[in-house]
Amino acid sequence: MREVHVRDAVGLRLAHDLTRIVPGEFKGRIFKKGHVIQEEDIPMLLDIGKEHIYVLELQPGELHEDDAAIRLSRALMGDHLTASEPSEGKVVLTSEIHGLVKIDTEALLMINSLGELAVVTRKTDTVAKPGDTVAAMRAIPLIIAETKITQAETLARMSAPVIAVLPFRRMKVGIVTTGSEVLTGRVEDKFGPRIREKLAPFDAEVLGQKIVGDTKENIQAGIQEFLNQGAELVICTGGMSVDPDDRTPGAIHELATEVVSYGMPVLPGSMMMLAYIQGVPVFGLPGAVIYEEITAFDLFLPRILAGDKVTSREIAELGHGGLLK
Ligand SMILES: Nc1nc2c(c(=O)[nH]1)N[C@H]1C(S)=C(S)[C@@H](COP(=O)(O)OP(=O)(O)OC[C@H]3O[C@@H](n4cnc5c(N)ncnc54)[C@H](O)[C@@H]3O)O[C@H]1N2
Ligand code: MOO
Repeated sequence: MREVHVRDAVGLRLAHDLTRIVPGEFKGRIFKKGHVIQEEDIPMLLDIGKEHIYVLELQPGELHEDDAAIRLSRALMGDHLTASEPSEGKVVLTSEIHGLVKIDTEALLMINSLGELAVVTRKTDTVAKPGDTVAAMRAIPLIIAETKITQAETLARMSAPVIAVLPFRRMKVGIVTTGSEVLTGRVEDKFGPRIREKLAPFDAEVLGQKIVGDTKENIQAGIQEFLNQGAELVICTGGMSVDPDDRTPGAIHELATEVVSYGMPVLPGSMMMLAYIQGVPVFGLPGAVIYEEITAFDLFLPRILAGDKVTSREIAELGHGGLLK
């Protein structure tokens, strides 16, 4: 690359986008890559501190930052994402749908460890709305060795896709509510409305709610009836802790083909259970879900509604950062 003083640069093409920042007022691109510098541009170039510009002379095996960002984005992006044009050397991925952000964090770590690249994403397993930014990426230098991008592409191919958005499925949901005090009417049920409120943004279909009391047999019959009706998710409420009347975990356990976890390192919501019965996810929700705004349930519900399988290792990892309040 050759450096040229701006006063001698009239007629030359800019090698990259140029940015102006006025604190509190403006930050953005004011000259685009490829712009042919005019006499009248010189004061503005000096205003933004550019006394010299680069004249680009790419050698074989070198990539401009814009082309590097485009290639990175193509290698990393999965379904339901749109890539922007590069601006200031950066490509942004936005979600086309309401869905679950899914990042292969191991692959992301390896790619960012290559150096000279910045691939930045939202947290995996969070919810994106249409138009939300999910990721952004750029090469750090203006000119980067193509081998660096090839390495990133190879890593991406081994795990594809590194960055994706999974659509929510319109799941049929059954609610099984335990508690003798609810069955006998001593307290008004608060779990039904709470769960419907949490499901509403995801467009799930509630098949119904069964108030079943505290016996293991009745809880199991409630779950089974929903499964027979084609429920794709069953949510049991209450009776999740350590009292003799807390029979929900045992009831789910006996029916389960897989218990992912009973109890998890998240507060509030540590007594939550997640299991599968023949592939159908079943939650056991502790009483705290009706009292607290955000609990372990909110961490897992979007994943389950996107059909994403949760592992016990992922649950154990939640301890770090698991204090939600
Ligand atoms: N000694 C221990 N005590 C508690 C533990 C523990 O591990 N050891 N865990 C605590 C945690 S964490 C939670 S959360 C709570 C509640 O757990 P449960 O799921 O067993 O809740 P319940 O006993 O069924 O009910 C507690 C409370 O909530 C009311 N409730 C329940 N369902 C409904 C409903 N559908 N509508 C309205 N109100 C409802 C119920 O009447 C009770 O007042 O346990 C901690 N304690
Ligand atoms: O299961 Mo409890 O308060 O941790 O929600």
